[in-house]
Amino acid sequence: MLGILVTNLGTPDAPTPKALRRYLAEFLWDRRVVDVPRPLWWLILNGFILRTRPRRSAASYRKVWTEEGSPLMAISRRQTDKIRTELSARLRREVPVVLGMRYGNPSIAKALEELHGQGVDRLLVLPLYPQYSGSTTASTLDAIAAAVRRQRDVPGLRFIRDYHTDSGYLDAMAASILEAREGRPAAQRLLFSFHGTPLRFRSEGDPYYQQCLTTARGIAERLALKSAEWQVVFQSRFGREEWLRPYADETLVRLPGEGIKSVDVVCPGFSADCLETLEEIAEENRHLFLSAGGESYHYIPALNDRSDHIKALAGLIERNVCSWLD
Ligand SMILES: C=CC1=C(C)c2cc3[nH]c(cc4nc(cc5[nH]c(cc1n2)c(C)c5CCC(=O)O)C(CCC(=O)O)=C4C)c(C)c3C=C
Ligand SMILES: [Fe+2]
Ligand SMILES: [Fe+2]
Repeated sequence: MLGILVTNLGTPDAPTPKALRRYLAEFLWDRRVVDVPRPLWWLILNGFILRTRPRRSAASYRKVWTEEGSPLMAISRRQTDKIRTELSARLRREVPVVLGMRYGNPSIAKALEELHGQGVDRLLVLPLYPQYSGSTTASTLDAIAAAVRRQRDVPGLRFIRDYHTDSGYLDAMAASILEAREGRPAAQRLLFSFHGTPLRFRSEGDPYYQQCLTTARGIAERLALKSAEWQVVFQSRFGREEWLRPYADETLVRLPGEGIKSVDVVCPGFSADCLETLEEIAEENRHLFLSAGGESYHYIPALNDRSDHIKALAGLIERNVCSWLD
């Protein structure tokens, strides 16, 4: 039987220092995310980072936490349910579609157990990262490999590596931007803000940077934007190393001085709103821009569970499993 594993990064169980410590310890111990040699990184992580960051991050999470819990979790659950409904209607059969998170709960191992229990022997994995990065997509594959390591009977496996040029995804992005701009003049500049990675990952062969640029160009073309009307920036730096440039925060502080007083910011790399969009982009960076002389700042939400997004994802799955159907 066919089954679908939908994955995303994962989020803490609660906006508390204790829950953050557990989440960050798992996340930041992943070599795909931080590749500092182990004995040294163990000392830095346990001696410094996990002593200070959990408290600070918990305070940030508290600002965006909802009655349904972490935004990333609530939205991921809605996406999974809607993908199941859409896909089952398209394929005219009940298709198990289960959510697994790379870090925290529900884990990928638990999701795979659930799918196995439902008799799934052909498994398609859809990580909800439109752009491939070793630190996210490949790390998801590592977790799947680790989970099936002790199974005698491993399912047939397909893995959607990225969908950064998928027309359903790009069309939905363009439509969401047009809708957000309805009834008001478009900002002078549209910023496409992607999560950053260390610059070194790029020189080591990670195609993430190029995929971000390609996605942004695809959306800008659909909106018929001129080159001065849009730009790509990278957010959410961590640590002292140089990350992909230009940095979102520095750019937003500089733009008012260059005469750009109104911006729209959209984050096409985040399939669901989360801490990094709702707190960092919609709040912190808004404040930076307005304090530097900016006059108008609009954050355009992620695609979340919009129906065109769900249809695009279901279409992507359908095309990847068609040879598995009888
Ligand atoms: C330490 C290095 C990090 C790399 C490399 C990195 C890459 C990366 N991350 C995402 C998506 C998300 N990251 C999120 C939170 C987050 N990211 C890092 C660090 C790195 N990310 C940290 C420490 C955190 C936790 C929050 C904090 O303490 O600052 C999230 C949000 C999770 C949520 O619960 O809402 C997402 C989503 C991508 C796409 C990516 C590489 C391309
Ligand atoms: Fe991150
Ligand atoms: Fe952040």
